[in-house]
Amino acid sequence: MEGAFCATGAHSAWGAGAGASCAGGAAGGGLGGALIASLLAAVLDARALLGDTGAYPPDVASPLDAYDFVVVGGGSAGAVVAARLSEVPHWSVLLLEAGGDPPLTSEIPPLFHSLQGTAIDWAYATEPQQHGCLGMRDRRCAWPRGKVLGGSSVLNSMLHVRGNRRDFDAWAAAGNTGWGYDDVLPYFKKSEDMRRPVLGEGEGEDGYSARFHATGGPLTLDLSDHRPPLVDALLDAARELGYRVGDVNGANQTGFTLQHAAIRNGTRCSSAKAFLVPARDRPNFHVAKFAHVTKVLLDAHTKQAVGVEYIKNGTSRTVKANKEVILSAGTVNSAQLLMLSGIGPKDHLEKLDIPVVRDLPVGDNLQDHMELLTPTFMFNRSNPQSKDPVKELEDTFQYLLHRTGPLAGLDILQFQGFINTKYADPSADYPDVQYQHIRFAFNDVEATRRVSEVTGFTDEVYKAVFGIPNSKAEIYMPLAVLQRPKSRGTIRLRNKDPLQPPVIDPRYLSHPDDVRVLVEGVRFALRMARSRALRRFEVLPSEERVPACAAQPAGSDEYWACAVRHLATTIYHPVGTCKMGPPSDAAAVVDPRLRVRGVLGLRVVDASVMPAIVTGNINAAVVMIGEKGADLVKEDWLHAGSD
Ligand SMILES: Cc1cc2nc3c(=O)[nH]c(=O)nc-3n(C[C@H](O)[C@H](O)[C@H](O)COP(=O)(O)OP(=O)(O)OC[C@H]3O[C@@H](n4cnc5c(N)ncnc54)[C@H](O)[C@@H]3O)c2cc1C
Repeated sequence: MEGAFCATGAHSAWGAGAGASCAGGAAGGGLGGALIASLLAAVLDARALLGDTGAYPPDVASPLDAYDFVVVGGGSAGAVVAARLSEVPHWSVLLLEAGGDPPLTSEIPPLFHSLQGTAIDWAYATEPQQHGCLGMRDRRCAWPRGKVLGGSSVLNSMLHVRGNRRDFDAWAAAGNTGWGYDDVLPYFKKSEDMRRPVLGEGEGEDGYSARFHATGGPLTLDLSDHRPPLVDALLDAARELGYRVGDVNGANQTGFTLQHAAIRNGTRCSSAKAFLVPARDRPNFHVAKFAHVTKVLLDAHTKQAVGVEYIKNGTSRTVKANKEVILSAGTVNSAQLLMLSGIGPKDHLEKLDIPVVRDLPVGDNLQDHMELLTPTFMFNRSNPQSKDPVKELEDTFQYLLHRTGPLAGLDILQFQGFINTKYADPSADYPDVQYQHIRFAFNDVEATRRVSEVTGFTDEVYKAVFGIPNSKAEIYMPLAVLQRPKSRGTIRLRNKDPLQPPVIDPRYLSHPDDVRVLVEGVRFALRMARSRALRRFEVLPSEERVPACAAQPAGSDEYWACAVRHLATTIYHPVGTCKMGPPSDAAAVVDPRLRVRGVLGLRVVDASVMPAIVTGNINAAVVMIGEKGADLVKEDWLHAGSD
């Protein structure tokens, strides 16, 4: 799981352990946690030992008045776009980013969860939801987003999943020429530097082959360095249920795997590290940090983007773009910026007294993956293991000295996979549910509280989901993730103030089919827990029930549907608010070359352009959009002879 995952620091009877809990920051609770926290802080302060934190581009002291390209947002996609455009030596490129450099804590893979709610998180929340998020305080789901160089690739849990061939072929079939799987595969490969396993020409270990993967790209992918025994048992359970175990980013997707992650030498490989660090010394490339863009400047007559307005150090400034402005501010903020600039739904803009430049359905088509934090499984019940401070210290030393061990990987989260529920065609290799896993040491109140807190659970939900079962045993949760939601939401401006968070209404679970699929997700999780492979772990589903659902018969579809509406939350993959589409698509905001319709010199290149969400975590596809987006710009200005 991405958000609620916490490498638990459990030191189990099988030698499992992630060393440092994500709870509360660098380390877990108790004496061990405090020791580790101070040890980590001391060593991180010294910096030298961790070394590979990346030398990010400096903050430009005196930006020019004009650049050829102004890129807004240095996140998963924006970092790629800015770096690739600045490869052209006679182009000048400015990247404007609202945040600063990634903090050192973000380097250590299992600590990713501790970054939520800090200064590098925009910390958005949805509007109160009617059909979902019912077990959250105020019925709002939390929406963390990276406000930092590297964007959400600095906050995320690094899982590298590409999506399904059919996702991209469907984009192309809808008129998005050039976005079919065979078109985008070279861009996935262009970024990639797969460290393990070594790729051969034919199909190698677990199905990895050079047909689908590459080495030598800027984005390093690696396997987790350490594998808890529960993960091996889960792999066996998957095989026992008839699932393939192997690459899910290659020829097939259905099945389970030890997932590659954006990790380099045991540290996070964000888009900032992968793409901006190598570009830092280019004389034609400037980066302005803590620069909050408030508006795209448009010539009202020619409908041409001529620059942007931004606030830095409390002062409003402008910068001109000679060729293009490229918005890569993400699904929330690219939509917000377009609307602030007069590009959006006419009625909405008029209500806010914003002069309309183009009437486009900006902010519609909002889609997201939801993950379900249930059932809770107790395991190792006759001999539950608490966190072991001594083991945590050992793990910490191992990490600091060698960058290996539990702190260099993703613990149980590395095990994930895709299945077909009864609503998917099992012969089509187009799975509708993904699973990710989290676990907690016995009685790990600090970690469970932390996860519950950032998820936004009410206290009574916390007790049922985490508190009571974890007071009896170690716990793990297979988190079913809905892959192709039918619910659609919107993003709108709250008011004309660019510094106010927009109104985020994903209308989670407003389509009943989304609930049905997740109920089937529960059924499969229960089946897997009953497998022979897991028997030695004494796995048992917790009988604690979501209090608000207690009227429904235990184990019935009605009960699980109620649980879905209370416990499902975002897995942080919002897309679609600046939808890509051909001229015939009235719902499209950008064309297949990512140009904003009816406006000159303005593109959007980030997760918001996805016409439909992909199957699997989306960061890899967003990086691909960055790669392809940059090439589209190069084609238009270089190869078309206009430059
Ligand atoms: C907690 C979490 C866990 C996740 N886990 C995974 C995972 O394991 N695997 C995976 O594939 N995906 C994961 N994701 C999703 C993935 O990281 C995002 O979908 C992806 O990073 C989005 O990329 P983007 O370029 O569209 O936006 P972002 O990466 O969010 O970049 C947008 C950038 O624009 C900047 N910006 C915004 N507004 C302005 C403004 N007005 N002025 C200047 N700058 C601005 C932001 O600060 C940010 O740097 C996760 C996301 C989160 C939040």
